[in-house]
Amino acid sequence: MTDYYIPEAPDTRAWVIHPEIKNDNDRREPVAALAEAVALADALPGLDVLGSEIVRLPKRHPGMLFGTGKIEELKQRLQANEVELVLIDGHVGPVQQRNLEKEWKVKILDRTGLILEIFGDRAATREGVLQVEMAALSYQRTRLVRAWTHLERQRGGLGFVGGPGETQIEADRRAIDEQLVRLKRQLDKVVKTRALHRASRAKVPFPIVALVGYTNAGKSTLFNRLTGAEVMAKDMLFATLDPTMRRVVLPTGDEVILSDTVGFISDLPTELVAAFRATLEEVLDADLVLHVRDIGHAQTVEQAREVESILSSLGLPDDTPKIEVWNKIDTLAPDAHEAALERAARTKNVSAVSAITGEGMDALLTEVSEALGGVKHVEALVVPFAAGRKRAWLFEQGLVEEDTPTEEGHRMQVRWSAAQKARFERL
Ligand SMILES: Nc1nc2c(ncn2[C@@H]2O[C@H](COP(=O)(O)OP(=O)(O)OP(=O)(O)O)[C@@H](O)[C@H]2O)c(=O)[nH]1
Repeated sequence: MTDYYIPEAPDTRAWVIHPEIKNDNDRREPVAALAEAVALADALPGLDVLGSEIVRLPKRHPGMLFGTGKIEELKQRLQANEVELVLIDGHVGPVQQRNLEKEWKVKILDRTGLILEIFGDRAATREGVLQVEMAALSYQRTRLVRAWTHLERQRGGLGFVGGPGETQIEADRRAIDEQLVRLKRQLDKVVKTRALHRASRAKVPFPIVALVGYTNAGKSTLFNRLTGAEVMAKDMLFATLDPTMRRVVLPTGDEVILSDTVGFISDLPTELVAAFRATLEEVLDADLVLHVRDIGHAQTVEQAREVESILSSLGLPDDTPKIEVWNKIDTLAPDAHEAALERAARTKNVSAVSAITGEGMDALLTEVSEALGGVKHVEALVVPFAAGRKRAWLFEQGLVEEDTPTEEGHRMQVRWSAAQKARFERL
């Protein structure tokens, strides 16, 4: 009963439009925004993007978003290309959507609808799926409410109640509300179980390193290179909605858990913020955050700012150590490539790499080891009775969490940094 479009048959003929509206609050640079929208559409299975364009508008026209002349011009182009689906990279009101669909004889998907499709396609965990379903239903509900207003207006604005159309819409709304309550209940349960999982994971004896970054920055590619994972990154945005975790051994021999996360995107529609945040909760537990940047992207600075601001609004503790990973240095011109390497080498907590060629990986891993030097992790040991001095040292340092005498010695749980562990081993 979704009212947004789900591509079923492969190769739906699609067209992408980025409306650039004067004095609109969309602050995105139009050329980059269009490119991102096309990449998002390409990430959906079964869509064939035939063309894309920026359409400049002096203002939003209430009925059809675009003015009459533009509507006609676009209609010609869409028909000539036998377009079935038009993605409008911006907000399209429910009435505008209906009118445009009728006029152009196509399906319309706006930006929120598009991102919902992608979230839905990528959600892997139970929580992710529930969050996306809730966001989709809430989105659909506003469409119904406004569609109702629209019907009322069509009837002449007489405040006429009880028509058959209205009854249906009221019933749909009630069904959606009930479904939302059910989903919310399930979600609460999932979140509770997850909190338990997290508590038990706190005992995982390795520090957690989270990869974050703007969509398409190369997080999954880097994750795969670092973990040697078989699954190669798809050339897709949002390849990961839910964090994936894997163990990595650093050159120092220390082990960490590397966690991949969903890509960030600017101007996320408000309905989707909760779904997006749920997928990022893992980052808050991280011992170290790797901020992956596409350093060759024209908007790399703006993207980094966006990521930083989302991280702080999520409540990432200020003292969580962070490393900026300047990825895709292979895409830079030779001069810029050299300059990036040199600047990264001079700057603390910055690494320049290429996840594709593997350049800079060793330096990055060394940075990670150094950054984690001060981070504590939990470990279980058995200290033989004969090693009383070692046990005393652990107590002196205040590292002991549990100490149980057993037949083979003292079974101890300690929380320590890599440096403290190294000192212990030298005793
Ligand atoms: N040239 C070059 N391309 C890269 C590099 N790293 C990643 N890519 C490409 O960039 C695209 C996106 O990479 P992903 O690893 O899927 O990006 P991501 O950040 O995980 O993307 P989301 O899942 O959307 O957040 C893919 O086409 C990769 O092949 C790199 O170092 N150099």
